[in-house]
Amino acid sequence: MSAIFHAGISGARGRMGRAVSAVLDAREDVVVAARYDRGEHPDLSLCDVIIDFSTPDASVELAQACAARGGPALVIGSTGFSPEQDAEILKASETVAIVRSGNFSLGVNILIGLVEHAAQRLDGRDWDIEISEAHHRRKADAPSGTALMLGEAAANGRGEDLEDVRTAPYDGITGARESGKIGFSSLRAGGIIGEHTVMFASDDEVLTLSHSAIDRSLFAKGAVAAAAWVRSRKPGLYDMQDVLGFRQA
Ligand SMILES: NC(=O)C1=CN([C@@H]2O[C@H](COP(=O)(O)OP(=O)(O)OC[C@H]3O[C@@H](n4cnc5c(N)ncnc54)[C@H](OP(=O)(O)O)[C@@H]3O)[C@@H](O)[C@H]2O)C=CC1
Ligand SMILES: O=C(O)C1=N[C@H](C(=O)O)C[C@H](O)C1
Repeated sequence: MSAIFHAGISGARGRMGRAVSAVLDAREDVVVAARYDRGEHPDLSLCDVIIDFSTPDASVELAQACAARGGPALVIGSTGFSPEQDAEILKASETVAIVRSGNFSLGVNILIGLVEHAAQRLDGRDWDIEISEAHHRRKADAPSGTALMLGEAAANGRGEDLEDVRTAPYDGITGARESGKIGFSSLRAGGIIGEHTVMFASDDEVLTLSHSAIDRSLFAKGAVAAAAWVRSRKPGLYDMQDVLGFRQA
């Protein structure tokens, strides 16, 4: 059994907060030292690590508070950050260890590698890339954080920056599709947990790589694994590829 650690949950009454709570409660090596939501302010000194699934504003504020006192470590799962908020998280990671990911599932983190590999080998002049995602009706942001990570993986595979090759959503008289671009489409309906598909299409064939989340606890288990991993790391911004040991040194 590994050493006991103290975890906090930010966004504790939300869908993910409740899923994280259930995973932590089932572990004998974790004490849940703080559970809090909007308007509540935990005593950060009680925690070795905080797992945060809330909102981008709340995550940035939490990261800044942890950075100001040099801890606790953080696992950030919220999605929908602006570039300015991304920069604030990066700045906070100079003084606190942060794992941030738009998706904590093993399958999606393997899919990221597959997408980069395919994009590297399929010539962008012949192959279009379209990323589609479907989520529950209450999801606040689009495209999903996962779709954006998959887009970044595809762009990386082509040696591009996603922001340079991302299309605006298709609507109205769009004209012909520009080659080399990466498109996104989002669907919101019912209680769908999370579906992601990356399509590579040429004139002659279509390759689709996809992932389906079957239960929200999947993300919670990954986030708790990330918390156990990051609590003793030095300051820096990490992701699930680091936690899973997928990143080459
Ligand atoms: N990375 C991953 O693997 C996954 C990421 N997500 C992302 O996680 C986030 C949360 O998702 P979900 O649980 O479905 O959303 P919910 O809306 O169900 O939960 C969010 C919770 O955060 C709370 N909250 C809001 N502001 C603060 C604050 N300042 N401090 C602390 N808590 C606050 C909310 O409280 P109130 O209701 O009072 O506002 C609510 O309880 C989303 O960004 C989502 O996209 C979701 C699943 C997996
Ligand atoms: O909001 C959700 O529910 C989910 N959000 C994450 C995302 O934006 O990709 C991960 C997962 O798909 C569920």
